[in-house]
Amino acid sequence: MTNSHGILLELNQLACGYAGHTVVANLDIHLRAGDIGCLLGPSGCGKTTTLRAIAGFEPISAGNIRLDGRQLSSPGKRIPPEQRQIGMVFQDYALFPHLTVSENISFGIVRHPERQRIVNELLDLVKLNHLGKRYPHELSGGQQQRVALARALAPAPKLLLMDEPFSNLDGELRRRLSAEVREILKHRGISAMLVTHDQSEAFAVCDHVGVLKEGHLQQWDTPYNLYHEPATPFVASFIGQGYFIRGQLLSPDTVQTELGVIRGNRAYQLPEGSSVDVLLRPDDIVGQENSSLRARIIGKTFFGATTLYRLQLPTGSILESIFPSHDDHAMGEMVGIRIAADHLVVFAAQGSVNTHAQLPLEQVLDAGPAASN
Ligand SMILES: Nc1ncnc2c1ncn2[C@@H]1O[C@H](COP(=O)(O)OP(=O)(O)OP(=O)(O)O)[C@@H](O)[C@H]1O
Repeated sequence: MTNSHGILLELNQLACGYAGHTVVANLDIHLRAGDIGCLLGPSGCGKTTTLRAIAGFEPISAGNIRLDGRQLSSPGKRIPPEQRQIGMVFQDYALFPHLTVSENISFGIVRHPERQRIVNELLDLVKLNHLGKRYPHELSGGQQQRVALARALAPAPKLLLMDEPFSNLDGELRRRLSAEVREILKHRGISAMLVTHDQSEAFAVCDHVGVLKEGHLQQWDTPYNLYHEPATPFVASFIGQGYFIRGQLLSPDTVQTELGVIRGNRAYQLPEGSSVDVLLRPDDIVGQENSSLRARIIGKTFFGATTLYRLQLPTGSILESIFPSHDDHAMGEMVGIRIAADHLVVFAAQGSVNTHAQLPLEQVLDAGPAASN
């Protein structure tokens, strides 16, 4: 059962912290049943604290937490973790070393009459059927994390929480296991909330992502919207790559910049004529041989199928652009470019009013009153 909007987990105006020190405040997040959500943000922004509050390990000081319509936490009141119907997967797997894989998985359902069937099904689900009799130290890191996932799913929780579940694994394995975990959860319709500081992992695994900065939610949205329609300069910076250039708003959806007039698909409520910072992602700038807009190549990173070029405009402004890798250019070469940005992202100008000065995202952050750690 969920509420009329299909919401399973609700964090309403949540605040929590330690010994009188508030870590997270005014947090509103609603996760739909069957969705995988994520808390994403730099180290220390309060992701784990929030997850632990949902699990019932930490008290809350304001607001409430509800699961499936049932209130789990409010100030001064907390349903114990084991009565929340919430499963948890940790970064360090936390398997019992003296129990076999099968025994680890069945740990939370020892009295269940169909224990063996459930264990076999889960072994199958996480593709470890042949390893049920092994001990954790006889498994690879990826296999151990699969066991931890199966163990968390055994009691059929309403919600699965995962705290940096892939961060002990190396690149390719990490990418494969995270994709596989998404498939498993989606296949079974399991709702989950993941904590990570890795944006590509959040995007690969989750339906909705909440970006936190210093305990405050900046945006709760789909990966697509976070990338193309970031709500704050912090989100624009934390998600993906890009540079800001200075511009002037001509009308709600049109900006004059040194690259020409850019018209987007979104209206801004800033006064006409205001000075704005325009976000340009590498995929917003494309190569065009006969373009009168020319830029010098000052950096080049080869990715195989594509090459990321760092470009300098005649004014000194810097941009980045992704070219197909067969469209190969040398450092120092002048190339023709054009803007291909449907998603116009602008913010009221911050920091230096140096006309056309390029504002690398890091500088925009540093210029802000509450720069992240
Ligand atoms: N048990 C604790 N007692 C006191 N302060 C704590 C405790 N645990 C965390 N904190 C503090 O709360 C803040 C948020 O920590 P939290 O672990 O939630 O951040 P995080 O976003 O998960 O970071 P990371 O990605 O590094 O794990 C930090 O300033 C941290 O020092």
